[in-house]
Amino acid sequence: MATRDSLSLAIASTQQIDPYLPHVSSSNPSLKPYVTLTFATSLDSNLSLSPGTQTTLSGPLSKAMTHYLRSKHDAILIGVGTANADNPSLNCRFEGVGGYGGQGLEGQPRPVILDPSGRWDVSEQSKVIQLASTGRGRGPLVLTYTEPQIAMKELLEKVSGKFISMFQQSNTKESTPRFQWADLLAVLSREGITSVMVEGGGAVINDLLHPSNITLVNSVIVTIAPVWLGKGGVQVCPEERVDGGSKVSVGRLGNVKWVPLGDDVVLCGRPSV
Ligand SMILES: NC(=O)C1=CN([C@@H]2O[C@H](COP(=O)(O)OP(=O)(O)OC[C@H]3O[C@@H](n4cnc5c(N)ncnc54)[C@H](OP(=O)(O)O)[C@@H]3O)[C@@H](O)[C@H]2O)C=CC1
Ligand SMILES: Nc1nc(O)c(N)c(N[C@@H]2O[C@H](COP(=O)(O)O)[C@@H](O)[C@H]2O)n1
Repeated sequence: MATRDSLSLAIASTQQIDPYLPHVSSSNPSLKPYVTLTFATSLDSNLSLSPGTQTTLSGPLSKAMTHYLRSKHDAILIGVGTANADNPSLNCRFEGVGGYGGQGLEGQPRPVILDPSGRWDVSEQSKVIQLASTGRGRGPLVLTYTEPQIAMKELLEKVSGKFISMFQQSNTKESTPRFQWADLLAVLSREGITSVMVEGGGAVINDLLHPSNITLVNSVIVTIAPVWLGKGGVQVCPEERVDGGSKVSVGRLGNVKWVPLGDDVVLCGRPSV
């Protein structure tokens, strides 16, 4: 059943996307979650006009497609840069899911925030907390290296979210500590998450596209909007890959399908290194 603020998409479009989505029958909690990398980009590979700002790239149909994807994944993952810049809802507003015409929280993904240093500026007013407290989304999981304040813990626990403390490698020399993707996916798996869509932002996507991580990605679904944002934006451009002393491409998509949706085109594929 549709509600006033729910989104919908023609079955002909969802059928084109379905082969790239996780399937319930293949879900096995002991395995690595199915990983879908998905975001909206400009023609010059920008996610937003500048760091710390939100830029609308998706048109109405591709936005509905993104919410269809959200309805098909157990979790939706972003970095703290996006959480602070966008104050995102991170729920699913596709018609028929819980809170938007459906029962309970069925079809609502669990938001996951990568926040190693405890930078997320979250409060009772944050959209993700508001939606979870009114039954239109799930409480977030925050992966961190820090010890959160009691008030923060209570804020999250009130909406069935929580902080998860990540084990920090003692021999790390990184000034900005990073979770290993295999480790964080194992943590999600232990939380019962069998599929995760990684939405962004730039740092998270570029890290996942790193030659050593790209093999963890099952499918890629990218909305391309017909606009150039110009220099100074948040760009998708992973680390270069060198093999035998020569530069080679980082990765390529196989099983490619292009799905036009309004003014945008949605590129679906599977990494084939
Ligand atoms: N068009 C689109 O589809 C989307 C656009 N965006 C846009 O992207 C921009 C935000 O991107 P960006 O600034 O790059 O921020 P991100 O959302 O990518 O968050 C980056 C931060 O997340 C943490 N992080 C990233 N990777 C890891 C890891 N492997 N382990 C642990 N922590 C990690 C780090 O936190 P720390 O620094 O504390 O160590 C890092 O600085 C915004 O403008 C937003 O609007 C975002 C999503 C989608
Ligand atoms: N698919 C897509 N298109 C755009 O144009 C975008 N700017 C984004 N951004 C991502 O969606 C999040 C916002 O989601 P809510 O509507 O608030 O739930 C934002 O945080 C980015 O992850 N995505």
